[in-house]
Amino acid sequence: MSGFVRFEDVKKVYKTGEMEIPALHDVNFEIEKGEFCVIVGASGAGKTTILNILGGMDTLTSGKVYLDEEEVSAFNKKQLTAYRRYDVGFVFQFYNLVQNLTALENVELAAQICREPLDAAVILEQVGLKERTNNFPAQLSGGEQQRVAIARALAKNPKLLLCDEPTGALDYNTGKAVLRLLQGTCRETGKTVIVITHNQALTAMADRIITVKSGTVVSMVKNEKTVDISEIEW
Ligand SMILES: Nc1ncnc2c1ncn2[C@@H]1O[C@H](COP(=O)(O)OP(=O)(O)OP(=O)(O)O)[C@@H](O)[C@H]1O
Repeated sequence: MSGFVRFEDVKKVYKTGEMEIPALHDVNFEIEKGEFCVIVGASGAGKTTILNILGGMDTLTSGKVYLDEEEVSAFNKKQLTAYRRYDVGFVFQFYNLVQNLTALENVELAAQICREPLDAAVILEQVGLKERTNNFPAQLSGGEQQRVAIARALAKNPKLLLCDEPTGALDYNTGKAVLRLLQGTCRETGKTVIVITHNQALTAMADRIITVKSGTVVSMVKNEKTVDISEIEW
């Protein structure tokens, strides 16, 4: 396999005391550079575990994970810290903004710990928040806060954007607008974007659809006919 992102025979077992909880087994997939990929599956299927391993926030039990020809699964703690800091941008369901910093300061804060950050004000403008840069999170709607979180992730200029249920806390239309922004970012910047969701309808907008069930990948489809988010209803 030669994908930009690659999972090879990944297994993950959580151990709590005597208990062993199998979360992933025989997980194999690849994602090409610049693709908009949706990983879909029911609750408990293993989606977040995949994302946490790919994001360097969790380790695997066996198997191999690669990003851009580097074996992430072989990284030591120090390498994982650098990987999380420089290579991966994260967007979560609950935006996790610092409440006493403005939108601009939230983005600048992330940019400060990076090697080649993008300009925070420019990125905020690109996500449609030019007029709100000096507002605090509490003064912004949920959708606007998620845009700040996306800007914060993009300002790091990461190799990969990982989004875990990015619209989970948003209403229908605001959620669609955030997905449009993520898809547009992928198209315009060539950034590889991975979105995790339980919402099957979103697969229509993806270049690649990876379906997870009971801890393993049951299908991986390259979608040649992606649909614009405005045409998707659920
Ligand atoms: N830290 C942990 N310790 C023990 N078990 C865990 C841990 N994290 C996840 N699991 C278990 O691993 C399995 C997969 O969970 P995971 O969170 O990856 O699923 P998911 O598809 O993301 O579900 P959801 O959509 O509900 O978030 C589940 O059985 C879950 O209970």
